[in-house]
Amino acid sequence: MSHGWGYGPSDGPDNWCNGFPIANGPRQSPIDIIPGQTSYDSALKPLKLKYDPSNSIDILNNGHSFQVGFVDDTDSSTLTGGPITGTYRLKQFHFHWGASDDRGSEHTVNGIKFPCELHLVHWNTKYPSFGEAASEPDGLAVVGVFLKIGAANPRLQKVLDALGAIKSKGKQTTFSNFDAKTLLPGSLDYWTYDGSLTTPPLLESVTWIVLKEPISVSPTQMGKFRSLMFSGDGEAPCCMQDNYRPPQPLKGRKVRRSFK
Ligand SMILES: CCCCNCc1ccc(S(N)(=O)=O)cc1
Ligand SMILES: [Zn+2]
Repeated sequence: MSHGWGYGPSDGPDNWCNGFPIANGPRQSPIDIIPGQTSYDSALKPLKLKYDPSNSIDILNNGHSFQVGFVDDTDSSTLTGGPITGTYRLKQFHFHWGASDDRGSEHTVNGIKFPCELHLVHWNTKYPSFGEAASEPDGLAVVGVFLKIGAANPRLQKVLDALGAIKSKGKQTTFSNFDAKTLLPGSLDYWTYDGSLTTPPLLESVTWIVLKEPISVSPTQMGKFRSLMFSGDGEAPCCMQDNYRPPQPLKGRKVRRSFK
C-alpha cells in the first residue's frame, strides 16, 4: 500500500514526496495567488464553458473527496478559449474543504484561505483519454472556484443532498441531469498559471484557471461537506475534512490575469 496517501499526520501532504518525488517539482499546485504580482495579458481569451446537464452520471466518495462524473465520450461538455488552445472535455468536478470555515481552499489569495474550493477537471481532446492526457504538460485544464461563507447557495444544495448516499469511501450513486454551469459565479474573470494535480500522482499536466469571483456557501452547507467520511464501512470512522494541499513554491512561474 505504498501509494496509500491521505491528509493525516503520517500520510498527508508533507509526506507525499516519499511516494511521489514530483511533489518537489518545478510546477506544483496549488499556489498562493498575489494579485499585485500577476500580469494582465490582453491576449487571453474569454473562457467558454459549455456543459450539457445530460452528461452528468454519478457521484462518488473516492476516499479523498467526492466527485461528480460526466460522460466524456463526445464534445458535449467542454472548455474552450481562455488560456488554452483546442478543446478540453469535462471529466468530473470535486471539492476541497476544511474542518472549520477559516480554511479548506487549496489556492489562496494574498495568503487568504477560503472555506472550500471547487475544481472542474477537463482533459485535452488531442489525447485519446483522460488517463493519457493526465501525463502530458498540456493535458489537463482545471477551473477553480472559491466558495465564500454567506447566504446558502441553492445551486449547491442538489449536490449536498446527494451526500447522504455516499457517506463512506467507495460509495457511489447515480447523479443525473446536473448542470455544472449553475455552480459558476457571474464573472468568468480568471488568473491562470501552469501547475499540477494537487493530489498524488501530482502530475505536472494542469493549466490552472482560477476564477476571481467566489460563489457563496452557508455554514450549514459547509457542515454537510464535513458529514462525509474518509473511511470506508467497517473501518475506524474518520471525518472527511481538511482535504486540501497547502500552497507550493512558485519557482519562477508567472501568473497571468484575464482582467484589468
Ligand atoms: C492519472 C490518474 C489521476 C487521478 N487523479 C485525478 C485528479 C484530478 C484532479 C485533481 S485536482 N485536485 O488537481 O483538480 C487531482 C487528481
Ligand atoms: Zn481538486
